Amino acid sequence: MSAFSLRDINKSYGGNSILKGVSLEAEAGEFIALVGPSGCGKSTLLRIVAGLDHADRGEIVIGGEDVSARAAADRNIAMVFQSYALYPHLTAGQNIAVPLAMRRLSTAGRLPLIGGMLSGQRQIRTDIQRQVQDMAASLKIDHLLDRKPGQMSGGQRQRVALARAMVRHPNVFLMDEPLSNLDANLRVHARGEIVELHRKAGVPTLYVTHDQSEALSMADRVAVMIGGRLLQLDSPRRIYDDPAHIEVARFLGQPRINVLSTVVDDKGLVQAGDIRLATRLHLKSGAAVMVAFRPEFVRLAPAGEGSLPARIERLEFLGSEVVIFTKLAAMDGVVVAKVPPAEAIGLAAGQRIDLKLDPGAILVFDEHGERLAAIIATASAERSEVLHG
Ligand SMILES: Nc1ncnc2c1ncn2[C@@H]1O[C@H](COP(=O)(O)OP(=O)(O)OP(=O)(O)O)[C@@H](O)[C@H]1O
Repeated sequence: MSAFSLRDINKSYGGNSILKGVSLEAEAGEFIALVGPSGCGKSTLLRIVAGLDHADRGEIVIGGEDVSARAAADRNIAMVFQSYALYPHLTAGQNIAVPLAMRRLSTAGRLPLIGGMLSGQRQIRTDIQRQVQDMAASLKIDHLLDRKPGQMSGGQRQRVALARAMVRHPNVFLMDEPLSNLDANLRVHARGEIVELHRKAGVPTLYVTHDQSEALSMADRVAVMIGGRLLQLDSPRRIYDDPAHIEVARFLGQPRINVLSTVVDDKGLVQAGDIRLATRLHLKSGAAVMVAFRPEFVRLAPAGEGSLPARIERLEFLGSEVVIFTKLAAMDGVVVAKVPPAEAIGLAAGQRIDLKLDPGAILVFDEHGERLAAIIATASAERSEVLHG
């Protein structure tokens, strides 16, 4: 049984369809990163799972129970927001204690003076204090328990928000860009911390992020959502190496994957430079297809020694690598290469070069963007002047 599943979630706002049949199953203890361009519906989906909004159609099943009709408070889901959403007038310790107090103390027991005088409630308060202390110690924020959010840094506030979410041992964790307010160094550090906490707690997590390196580095599986549809849910490696759709390929990878439009030749093969690929599906001669290859699989050769003649437009030095923007000679296409700095020595804008593609790294997509399984038919050394435009 999956830890939680979303089945055919649909949502429209004012006649605009935002979520178009989103389904996914999370295994016990799994960390799923949900990525996609701005406005694709990530936060809407998270809010629906949390019970802060309702789907027009579809089911949310947690631990085998359909919770779609339950109120947010009855789903035992914890959510960490980008803004942390801490109560500004409460200390860190009081913030962390809120979900426990709401669950365990009576209304009278929550009152600061009266609560302390009610004997049964006194014991519960002591228990809560201990749980808060333990959680704060495991997140290394015990020295901050008496501070209010305004007296803490962004990173410290983020940890308090995490502690507050984790202290109640939820069935599911939802995180909506919890690291986006931190600076670059702290983000990388906090990534490791969240993964470690997740591993210890073992609570299935749905984590929304804009940051693809965060998604690829943290998640067991990555869900790529484009335009309200979940296009692929797969391991980070498969999402990157084996994208099921051109939009998935385009969304992940920096610089973006190279995409060239071409047509199937008269032998039914797809040509990319001097490489010809046969697709499993029989394609008609003249059918429009796209070939795509990541910048790290493009190498540069002196003019006359590669398969795709091009001209260097611009170079970007990024320290550990150099990104080279080239324009193909035979057609109106831009190809980007990413090479180690040593291979870019002596290169300059305006220079004519040839590109060599790694045959094993070429992906083929049909005109609708669906991936076509393809194998290499020929990879000759002959120079190709034409890549069909
Ligand atoms: N309450 C609402 N009423 C009307 N439209 C809404 C509402 N909430 C969200 N939308 C619209 O739904 C779409 C998806 O929004 P959502 O916030 O889910 O996107 P997102 O993928 O989380 O974007 P971002 O990455 O920018 O946060 C957007 O076009 C947004 O304007």
